[in-house]
Amino acid sequence: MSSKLIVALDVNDLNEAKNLVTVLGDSVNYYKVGLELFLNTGGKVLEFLKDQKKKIFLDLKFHDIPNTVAQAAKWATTLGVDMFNVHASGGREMLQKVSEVVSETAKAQKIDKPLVIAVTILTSFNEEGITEVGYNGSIENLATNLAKLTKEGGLDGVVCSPKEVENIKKVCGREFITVCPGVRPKWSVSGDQKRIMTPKDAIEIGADFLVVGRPITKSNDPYEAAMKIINEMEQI
Ligand SMILES: O=c1ccn([C@@H]2O[C@H](COP(=O)(O)O)[C@@H](O)[C@H]2O)c(=O)[nH]1
Repeated sequence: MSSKLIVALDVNDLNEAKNLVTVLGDSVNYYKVGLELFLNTGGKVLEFLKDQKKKIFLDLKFHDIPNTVAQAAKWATTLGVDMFNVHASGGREMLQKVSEVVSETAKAQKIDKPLVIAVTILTSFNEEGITEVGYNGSIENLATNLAKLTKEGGLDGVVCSPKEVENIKKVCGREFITVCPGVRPKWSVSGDQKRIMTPKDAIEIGADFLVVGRPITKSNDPYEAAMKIINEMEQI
């Protein structure tokens, strides 16, 4: 088991999710539940994962005005997940409000405060794509600036490509958490992921958590695929 691997549970329904978690067994301890599965199961998947004593990253990427995101963050905290996220580009006021409301809610409910992280620049963007939507500057600088804003807002870390980890850690400090999708072993296809690294390189460069979905979930043998990735991560 690698405590740094988070498997993206991007499957169609609760049964598929249950089968996959059963097949992966003790090899995987941390799962990411995204929009697809959360909307389809109405949250039942969270109860299932908790029953299985698995850790949960709720990846709903809140992006709205400060008041709306703060209210959503309050409810996400009460769900008892271990980690959830917002978009850093929601801005300083939103990030600060989220940080405050999560601490207050966890304290009032006497539950552990979840890690709250912010998405910098989606790993499906390359330089051309980011320019097209109107951002100026290199993705590395944009992601690092958003990470700095996230830290100043009081959150725990960011979602970024492993390619940006080194610079983000330099600016925000080693303790600032980097959660990295855009991870592709050499034997898998990149698909829509543009800023990718292998599991070994991502760990070597200092990523705290690797998020891996399709190389495992779409494999004919998900257990074998997960073990290959875990072994690669542990070579360091
Ligand atoms: O910038 C981001 C933010 C989130 N994701 C999510 O991670 C997984 C990656 O899955 P793969 O199948 O390994 O590509 C997926 O759930 C995304 O929604 C991301 O890829 N990039």
